[in-house]
Amino acid sequence: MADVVEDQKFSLKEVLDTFQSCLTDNKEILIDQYVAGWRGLVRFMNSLGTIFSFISKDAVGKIQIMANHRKGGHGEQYETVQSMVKYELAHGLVDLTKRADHPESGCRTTLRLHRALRWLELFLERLRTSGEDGKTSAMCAEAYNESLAHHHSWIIRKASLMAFCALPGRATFFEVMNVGTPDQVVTMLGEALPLIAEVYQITEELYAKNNLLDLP
Ligand SMILES: CCCCCCCC/C=C\CCCCCCCC(=O)N[C@@H](COP(=O)(O)O)[C@H](O)/C=C/CCCCCCCCCCCCC
Repeated sequence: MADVVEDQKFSLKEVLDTFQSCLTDNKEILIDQYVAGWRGLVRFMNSLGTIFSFISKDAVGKIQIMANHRKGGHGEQYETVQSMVKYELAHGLVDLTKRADHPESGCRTTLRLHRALRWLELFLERLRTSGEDGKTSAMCAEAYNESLAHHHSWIIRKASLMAFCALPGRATFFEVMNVGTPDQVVTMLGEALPLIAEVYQITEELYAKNNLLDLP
């Protein structure tokens, strides 16, 4: 998996640009860029300590599944989330009610990342609007409880909430983002959030229209 998450310095600007470039003019979501956005985020998370390894491992696994789809014999069908949904549904490549023959379908894998994107949106919004003494662990836990937690088992919820306690304070967090002063970080977040929200909304509507929001 060495090619999936390289050891480069995180830059929020880079992640912002990557998510920005994942939307085409006709509002399709490019999988290469979507996955690259997640790679950048995982790199950042890795820099926060080994306590996040179990989260990183799961995310990297999902990134790898999507990268494999793109590299596979039907890679062109996986150019966008829209083309992937159309292709996998038309060819019966998605387990719709229980996990069976297609545990690594692009649709279910993207759904997991999609749910995590909602967590990211909620977390970044809290970071953006928080004061200097805002507690990142509380912001992270609130965002998690409003999103991903609904889809996780008791044990994963407990482990996640414990890991969040190890998050650095807001000031350190902003420093590691490698953007500039706290004001510049807040500005960057203000620019990133509408894009992340748009990518989330488009995926949510596509999945709702195709009854894919509860894939096992
Ligand atoms: C500019 C940004 C600043 C913020 C940076 C945030 C960095 C976050 C990077 C990566 C987020 C990880 C995404 C995790 C995807 C989780 C997918 C998932 O739900 N997987 C579960 C279900 O999968 P299946 O079993 O159905 O295949 C799986 O059970 C999960 C296992 C691991 C626990 C996942 C906990 C997710 C918590 C997300 C918060 C991360 C906190 C990072 C702190 C900065």
